[in-house]
Amino acid sequence: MAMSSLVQCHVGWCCLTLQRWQMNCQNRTLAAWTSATAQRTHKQKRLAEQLRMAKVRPSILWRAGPLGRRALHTSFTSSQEVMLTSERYGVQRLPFSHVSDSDLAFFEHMIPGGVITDPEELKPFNVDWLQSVRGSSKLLLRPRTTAQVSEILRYCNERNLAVNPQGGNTGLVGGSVPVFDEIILSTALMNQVISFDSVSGVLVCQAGCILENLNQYLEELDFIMPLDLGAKGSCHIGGNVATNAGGLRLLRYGSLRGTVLGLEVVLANGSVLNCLTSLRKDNTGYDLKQLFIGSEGTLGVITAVSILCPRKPMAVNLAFLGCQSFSQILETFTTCKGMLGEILSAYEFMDDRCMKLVVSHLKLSNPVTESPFFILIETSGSNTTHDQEKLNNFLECVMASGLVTDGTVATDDKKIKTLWALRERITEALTYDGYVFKYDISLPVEKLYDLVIDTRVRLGRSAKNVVGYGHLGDGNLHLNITAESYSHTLLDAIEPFVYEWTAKYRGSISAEHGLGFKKKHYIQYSKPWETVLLMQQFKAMLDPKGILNPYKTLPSSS
Ligand SMILES: O=C(O)CC[C@@H](O)C(=O)O
Ligand SMILES: [Zn+2]
Repeated sequence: MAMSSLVQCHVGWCCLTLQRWQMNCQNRTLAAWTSATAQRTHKQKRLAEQLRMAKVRPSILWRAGPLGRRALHTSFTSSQEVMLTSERYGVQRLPFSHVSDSDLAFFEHMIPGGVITDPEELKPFNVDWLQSVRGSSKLLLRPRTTAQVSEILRYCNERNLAVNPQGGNTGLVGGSVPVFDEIILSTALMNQVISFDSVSGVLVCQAGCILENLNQYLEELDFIMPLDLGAKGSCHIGGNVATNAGGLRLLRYGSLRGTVLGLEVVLANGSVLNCLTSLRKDNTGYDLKQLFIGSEGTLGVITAVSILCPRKPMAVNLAFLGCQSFSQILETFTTCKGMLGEILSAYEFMDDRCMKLVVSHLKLSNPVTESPFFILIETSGSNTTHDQEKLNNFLECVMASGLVTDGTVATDDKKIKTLWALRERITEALTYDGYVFKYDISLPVEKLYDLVIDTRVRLGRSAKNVVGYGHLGDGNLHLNITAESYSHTLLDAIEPFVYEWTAKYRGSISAEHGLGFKKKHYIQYSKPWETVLLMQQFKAMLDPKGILNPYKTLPSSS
């Protein structure tokens, strides 16, 4: 399809939005603008209150937003059927104490109403979102304050009780649920905004705030969170930081290692490490917070976060394009960076098999003609006319050169969300396809899709689907393999093959999901042994008894 017909086909979306935008601009007088700023403090208070009042939702929501909060089809009533992690993977319990009646009495006294022991209530907290790993914890604690977390950990450390910190339980590597009977320490009730500074854009909040709630809070103040992910309706900011989650906005706003300015962390012995600064620059000694970002709850429990939030972009455009080959995706990316420059905010790709899954399992519709690959490009800027002109020039260029063969653009919020859903909901669609083996790989971009092709060839008919998608702009591939059910034989065919392949090209076996339980034994494919040894030494120093999230992230040092 030539560019002119692309404009003809989809011009309706653009024009409508453009008119609405122009009207908005006319209505937005200077007076309204100033009063909007003045109202911020009031709004902040009201929103903080709403956030505080928000009910803690025990169910897992992957998809959220105007398309509706969508609970997964997986039901926790069937969680008993998930094989115990210890059985499936043959893990030995470490010699931690068992929770006694006097331990329960202690916790009841300390956090009345925050102690859950009912096996039915505990079920969803023992099973991961993918229903692939299951622990057998008999105790869930729900503190509200840092002081309570501190008291809990001090007690557990003395008693040698293992603890599994848990946020929204949306992790994809088995890091957020217990392996045995670890006490689950949930951040769900630690969901308050502490402060927001509209000059600096720094938000300080408790670790259990749900990402989407924070984003809504900020949007009303003309700001946004610097990260966005499919699990936003359930995941907690503390869990995001503990995982160093990347997500869909990393290309534009960078990783949490840059946007997180400060952390408050409770160490295994209960001491509170207050690094909750809001400074952009602070070179006084080692940057200790970095140690906890991405440590998956193994070094301390993150209780509060200070994070730098960007202004809400005034103009957002989205292009969803069809592409005939992976090399054309790469060339389009290079062209895109050159022509869109500072307004480029996402460059995502998915293959045709992903499209088939979202269409067949979620009944979404493909807005462009069938193609081997699809690209989603988002721009976020401050001037609609300028941004649209840039995007149109870019689209004309890639269509004229044949890099892109079909496409559609959206500037209207609803349509943007509809198009984003095609990419964001792939994870959800995969869960309808059977058991999912997940790989989250960083590679030099030009090698990214070769891994999918080689895996497909290697597995042949033993896998149901082998799909590739991800954050191409960040060099991050999500390789997912589905099968009717879990199979050791299939797992052996995939691992260590995928890790060896990744190591050969000096990639990372975990780009943004962490190592958790499932990948900890493969760390050496991406890190030299000396660095793993040093990590183990840090762990031993900060948590000598190993009570924090045991069986996760690092192979044991013995
Ligand atoms: O399910 C996956 O493999 C990826 C999930 C998430 O990181 C995404 O980018 O959609
Ligand atoms: Zn991702």
